[in-house]
Amino acid sequence: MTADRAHLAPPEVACRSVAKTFFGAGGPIEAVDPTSLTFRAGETTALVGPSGCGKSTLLRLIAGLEVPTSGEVLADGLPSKEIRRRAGLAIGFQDSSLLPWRTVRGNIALALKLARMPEDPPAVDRLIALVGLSGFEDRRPAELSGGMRQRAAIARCLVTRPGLLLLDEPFGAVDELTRRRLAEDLPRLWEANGTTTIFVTHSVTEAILIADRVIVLSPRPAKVLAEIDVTLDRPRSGKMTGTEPFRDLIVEVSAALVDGEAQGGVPIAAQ
Ligand SMILES: Nc1ncnc2c1ncn2[C@@H]1O[C@H](COP(=O)(O)OP(=O)(O)OP(=O)(O)O)[C@@H](O)[C@H]1O
Repeated sequence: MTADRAHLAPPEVACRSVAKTFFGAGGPIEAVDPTSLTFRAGETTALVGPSGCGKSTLLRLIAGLEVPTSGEVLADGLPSKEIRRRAGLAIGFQDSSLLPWRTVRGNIALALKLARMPEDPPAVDRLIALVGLSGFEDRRPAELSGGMRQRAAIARCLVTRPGLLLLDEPFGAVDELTRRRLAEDLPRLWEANGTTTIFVTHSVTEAILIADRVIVLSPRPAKVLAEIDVTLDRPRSGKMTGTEPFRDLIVEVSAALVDGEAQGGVPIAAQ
């Protein structure tokens, strides 16, 4: 891995008949049905679906953190384990933990060091400002709220300008106003980098505000119910949520979710 790897093209990621069954004491749990999906290079895709349907498992399979029971995940036609080496992979999960003894600035800067990239204090500070943590650069995680920690974790993901960015409910612990601001601002950043981004969210509005494409998954085991292109102009802002095209998309995504619910499972709110 070299300092210039962020200039490599973002990968196209393909799931080919990927399935995952967990084998536990209580018997097998099918989390992901054989699923074939292509995530186009440089695009942002939202995964939505009922709670427990297998969204995080699918993301972990793409990250190479879980081994599929069958099928394969390819990045630019190569096994997914190559993703990290070739394009740079950043993963932000709900439980992404910051190192408690490092400051906000120290945690973000460490990501550059681990990726063997040169130090870049101005870039670190720009990201800190973007996620609304200016003034908290020298605080340690224990001195921050849960939402602030989450914002620091997002900045840590972005600082290496990864080719592939995987985010699991990245704004889950953030208040509504900050959440809306992040949903508006962060895509501009990863779009500028030309990153292939895949994120899980429970919010239909957030999915449409951020993504180029929304993939609706069924109740467990996850299978693809709908792939909906979001062709709204960019940059997008919260003001768009009241427009007719935006509302039409909410109806379309929600209808696919309701169809899925008819097959069983826990509904998610069409926020
Ligand atoms: N390591 C594991 N071992 C056993 N079962 C697991 C494991 N990881 C996930 N599961 C099961 O797989 C199913 C899908 O879980 P997953 O976390 O992928 O769902 P999700 O859609 O992300 O849920 P949520 O929206 O509530 O976060 C669940 O029934 C869960 O209990």
